[in-house]
Parts: sequence; C-alpha cells; structure tokens
Amino acid sequence: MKDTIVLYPAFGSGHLMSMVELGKLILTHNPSFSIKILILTPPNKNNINDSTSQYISSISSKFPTINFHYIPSISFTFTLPPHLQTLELSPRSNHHVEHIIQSIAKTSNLKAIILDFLNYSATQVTYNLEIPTYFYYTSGASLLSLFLNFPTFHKNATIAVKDYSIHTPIELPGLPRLSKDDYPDEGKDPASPSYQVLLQSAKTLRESDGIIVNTFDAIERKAIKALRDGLCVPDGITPSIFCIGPVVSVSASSEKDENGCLSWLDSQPSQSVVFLSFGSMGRFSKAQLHEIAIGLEKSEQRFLWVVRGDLELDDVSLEELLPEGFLERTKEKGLVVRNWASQGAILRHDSVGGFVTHCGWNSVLEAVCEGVPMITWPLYAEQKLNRVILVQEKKIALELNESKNGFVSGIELGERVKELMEAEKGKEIRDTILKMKKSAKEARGGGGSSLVDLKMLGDSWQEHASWNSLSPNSPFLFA
Ligand SMILES: O=c1ccn([C@@H]2O[C@H](COP(=O)(O)OP(=O)(O)O[C@H]3O[C@H](CO)[C@@H](O)[C@H](O)[C@H]3O)[C@@H](O)[C@H]2O)c(=O)[nH]1
Repeated sequence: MKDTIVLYPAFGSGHLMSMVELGKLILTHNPSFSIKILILTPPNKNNINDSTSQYISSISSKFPTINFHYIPSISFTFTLPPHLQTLELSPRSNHHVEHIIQSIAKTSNLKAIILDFLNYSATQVTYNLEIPTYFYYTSGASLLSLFLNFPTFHKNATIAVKDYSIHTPIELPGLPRLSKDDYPDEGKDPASPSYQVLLQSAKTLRESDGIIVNTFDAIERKAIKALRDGLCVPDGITPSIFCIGPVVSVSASSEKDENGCLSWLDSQPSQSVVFLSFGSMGRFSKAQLHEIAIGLEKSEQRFLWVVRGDLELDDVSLEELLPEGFLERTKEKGLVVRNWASQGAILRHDSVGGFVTHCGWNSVLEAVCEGVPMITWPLYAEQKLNRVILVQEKKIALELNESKNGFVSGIELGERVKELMEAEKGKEIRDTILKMKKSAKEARGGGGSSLVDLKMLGDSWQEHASWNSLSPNSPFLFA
C-alpha cells in the first residue's frame, strides 16, 4: 500500500489549481507517495463545470498517482458571496468526506490530510478521527499572520473595525500599518456571519499539525518571521509553518491558444502589451467596463483585456457592453476576450509588459515568477491587504486610485497604465520585480528556503504512523 496524502481544496478553480500544483510538488520530492484530491460538486448539480472537468482529466492523464474523488452534490442555496461559498458547502459535505477518507484508508497508508483553510469545517472529521491534519494557505503569509492573530484581536477589541475612523491605524504583528480600508471586509463586523465563520476557522487552524503557505521568504519576510516567532498567536502555540512557494498554477488551457491570445501576442513587440485580468470571480458593471475601455484607449498602449461583466450581463454581446466603436477603433492595438484566458501562458509571453490585477494571490505570484510589473485593482477578500504589500512594502506594483465605492475612472486607469508602461516609475517597478523573480527562482531551487521547508514537511509526515480506518473501533461519525 502506498503512502498517501489527501488534499481537500476549496470550491473554485483558483483554489483547485493551486492545490493540484501542491500535489505535484509533493510528488516531485516524495515520488513514492500517492495523492488523492477531493472535489466539491456545486449544490443542486450533478457535475462540476466543463473547464474544471477538462482540467481534472488532463491532470489525471499526465499524473497517474494523482487521483480525484468527487464529493456528491448537496441540495441547498448559497447565501454567502461566491468567494466564501465553500464555507457553506464544505460543512454540509462532511459525511461524504468521512466516507471517502474511510474508503481511501482501506487501500493506502493515509499519512495526512491537507485542507484548504476555507474547508476548515472538515476538521470535525479529521480531528475526531485523529488524522494528521495540515492546512494549505492559498493566500500569502500576510493574510495568514492577520488570520492566526484574529482570535486574539477579537478578544482584545473594544470596538469593531467597521466603526474605526479611517485614520485609526491597525497595528498587527508582521504587517505594515493598515487602515480600516486595507483590512478584509469579512473581518470588520462581529455581527456578520462571515466574521464568525472566519473566527472559528482561525481557531481551528491554530490547532492543526502545520500550515503550508504558498509564499517565499523574499516577498513576505516580515510576516513569515512574525509567524515563526509566535508573535501572531501570543496566547497560544503557532503550528509549524512551511513556506513552500511560489507554487504557480498551470491551467489545462495554458497549452492551447484559446481565444487566439498567444498568436496575437506573437505579433506584438516585446514588453509592449498591458494585460488586464481579474481572477476567477472578478466582475464589473457596464459603467465600469465603459471606463476601462476609455482608459485603455486614452493610454495609447497595446492591451489584452479579459472582460467579465456582472452575471446579468453574461448574454450581452461585447459590442453592446463596450463603448460604441471601441472594438473597431482599437483593433490594431488591443485584443478583448470574454471571461477567461490562459493567464499563465500570457504572463509568460515576452510581449507582455504590465498586468492590471485584482491582487488575487495566485495572480500575484504568477506575475512575480514572470517578472511582470503590476497595477493593483483589488476587488474583495484580502486583495486590499495584498495591495499594501505589493505597493508599499515591496514596490513591485503601482496603485490605482479608486473612489469610495471602488469605481475607477477611465482617466485614472489610462494615466496609471501609461505610467507603468512608459514612465521612470514604471521602469523602477519593473527592475524591482525582476529582482523578486530571481529570488522566487532561488527559493524553489536547490538549497532554497522553499525546498528546505518542503523537505521538513515530508519528514513530518514520515514521523506520523499511517492512519487506519480498519479498526472496528473507528466508527463513522456521520453514519
Ligand atoms: O481568465 C483567467 C482568470 C484567471 N486565471 C487563473 O485563475 C487563477 C486565479 O487565482 P487568483 O489570482 O488567486 O484569484 P481568485 O480566483 O480571485 O482567488 C481567490 O483565492 C486567492 C487565493 O486564496 C485569493 O488571494 C483571492 O483573493 C481569492 O479571490 C490564477 O491562477 C489565474 O492564472 C486564468 O487562467 N484565466
């Protein structure tokens, strides 16, 4: 029987792809292991979506020791926003998860389970069964330090962050001084369901056997040090922290030239194109899409733009969504594609010289690995915190000024794009991110900090006895 690690990614392709890359990395350094990945199916549906299932079959055919196990669909209606829906789906799926784990353990030496931090409720199964449980943190060490500190912050709070003045500084271990605006919305109001869920999740993470973080020393040195020095959990014990990044996703589509993006880029000059893409969930109103179009036209730069409008705009054509004549006027300089593009391959392309990003952590790491300077346009979750690290601390991105409700004018976008692509400031940012690219490579190379942590992680699994479900005293918790 093979030594086996079970991975349980959160709902959403960003989380899945990052977890799959982690699985591949584990196999590279522990080739005798096998990896089993649990896949959440959306509620009220029989299947996962087409692009995810295409991705899964391409991984299965290339990596026979990675197997996928589908968790049956549950009937209910989401109430949380898309990026937090896993928090509702995963607790309802625990009985299925338990059955799948029990059946995996019958045919393999189960060494550990690694949960996405959003699937923390699966610890009701794994802690009770005493299966060694690790978390994979798909965002950076900065959010992790805030997150592990959250129970302490909550205990000591006299007023909620939502009631802070914009000038009240938020001082947290390992982080630059934050304002209320930089702090993740989900943690601002103790009366909100997301606050309570995240508080519980943070407490659960504190009890785990270890936390694997997709980051590396040079990009988040202060936060990593604060975590390792125990500063973020002053009233308890910090689990072992393994920084094994940058783990960068390779999507199935990145090998094909979907939408003709790569062949279009082939015909553009080196580093001349600004790429705009907003993760797996970033959506914009028609008014905001108009402003982006105006800004791009004003910037006079070449661009490749992945357009995704609000859900109700899905059936509206590009011609109707964008200003009249925009596509025709910019056809020599720009390419507009709908909803999704092969981001990894695009950022790797030599013609790309800048990236307007929502600051999702995977996108940030992909840009760093390719040395593409960024313009930050955070939308939700921890993206404003990431902006602070990228702009203020690491100086590898330019900040986009937005209005209070997050709206960005065409003039502002156009000026920042021009600044990044043409001005001295843009050049400085490009030089800095190229140094960061080198550090990222070194972290993952022989003797690098991420490899050292990966080896420690493998050693910690070897220390655990395999978990065995065959004992008659190991009853189902959710029979
Ligand atoms: O058109 C697209 C859009 C996205 N991607 C890929 O999808 C992933 C997106 O990941 P990320 O940049 O992290 O964005 P989200 O999907 O928004 O990620 C969620 O998860 C991240 C990791 O926890 C958080 O940092 C974000 O705030 C949260 O929104 C990346 O690998 C992209 O390359 C594509 O290939 N094509």
